[in-house]
Amino acid sequence: MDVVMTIAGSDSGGGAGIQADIKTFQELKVFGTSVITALTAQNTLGVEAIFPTTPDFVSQQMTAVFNDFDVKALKTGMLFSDEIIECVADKIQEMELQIVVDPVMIAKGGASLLQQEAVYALKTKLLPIATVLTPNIPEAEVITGMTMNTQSDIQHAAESILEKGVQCVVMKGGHLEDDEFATDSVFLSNGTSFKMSSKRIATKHTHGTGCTFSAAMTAFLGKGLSLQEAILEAKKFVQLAIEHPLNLGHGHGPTNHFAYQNHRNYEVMISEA
Ligand SMILES: Nc1ncnc2c1ncn2[C@@H]1O[C@H](COP(=O)(O)OP(=O)(O)O)[C@@H](O)[C@H]1O
Ligand SMILES: Cc1ncc(COP(=O)(O)O)c(N)n1
Repeated sequence: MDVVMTIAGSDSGGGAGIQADIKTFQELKVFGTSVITALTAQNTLGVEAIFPTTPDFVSQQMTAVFNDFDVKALKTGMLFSDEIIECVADKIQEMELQIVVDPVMIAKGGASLLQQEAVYALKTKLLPIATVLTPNIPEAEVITGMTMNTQSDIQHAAESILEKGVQCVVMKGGHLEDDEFATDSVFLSNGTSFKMSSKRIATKHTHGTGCTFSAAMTAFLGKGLSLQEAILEAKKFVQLAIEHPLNLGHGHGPTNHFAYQNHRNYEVMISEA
């Protein structure tokens, strides 16, 4: 059984963060381990409170898992502070691991999940060791300091991120104004690039889409899929999870992690970036 790890925040509402990651790992039949950076009191309506753990305790959780398991791939989600980012980066930089960095900054309801001063540590410590970075457009704008309106803006921002040492950038298009498709643009450091599109679902149930997408990518990398296969299969996983909603909660409800096993067939469209 392949072992993977998530380093992220807990979502008491169960739709995002550690909970979304572990549910995704379970559905994809990898063994999930977890390192919790912060607890959130959260539901589908928003984040009510944040209780961060300490960098030392994050480090202790990582040591406990790494001393006992052969972790193949890991993802990071909500990292909250520069001290936590530095401690995570120090610990994993020498390891042979596939690292998916989801640069979580702001929850859908507007709460900040990353302190502003932590962006520098994210860029200088974590990006250089990341296999894949999965920013949404607002996150990519914060990381690059660029404004992104057109596909050419997306390409320039991706190039500037690749220069920081990441092997692959997946620019998520969930926030783009396109009624027909949800299109993500993928850029690899070897010069390959492509767009992957799926039918945009008109729904308010998108809590945890980014977490679920990066967790699925981590699971597929842990199972040994190539980077491109893992990215495409993760897109399929999140599409099915959005397309078959559970209709839970009174706000932005969670996605459906069971959908991939129940409705496996979804053809992601690929085109030139
Ligand atoms: N309404 C939607 N219909 C289909 N796919 C979507 C929709 N919203 C987001 N996605 C997809 O979900 C994944 C997560 O993207 P996004 O929601 O932008 O991330 P985040 O949660 O970090 O803001 C991406 O693959 C994106 O294209
Ligand atoms: C603990 C935690 N981590 C991440 C998110 C972001 O969720 P989303 O994937 O919807 O951007 C969240 N709301 N809570």
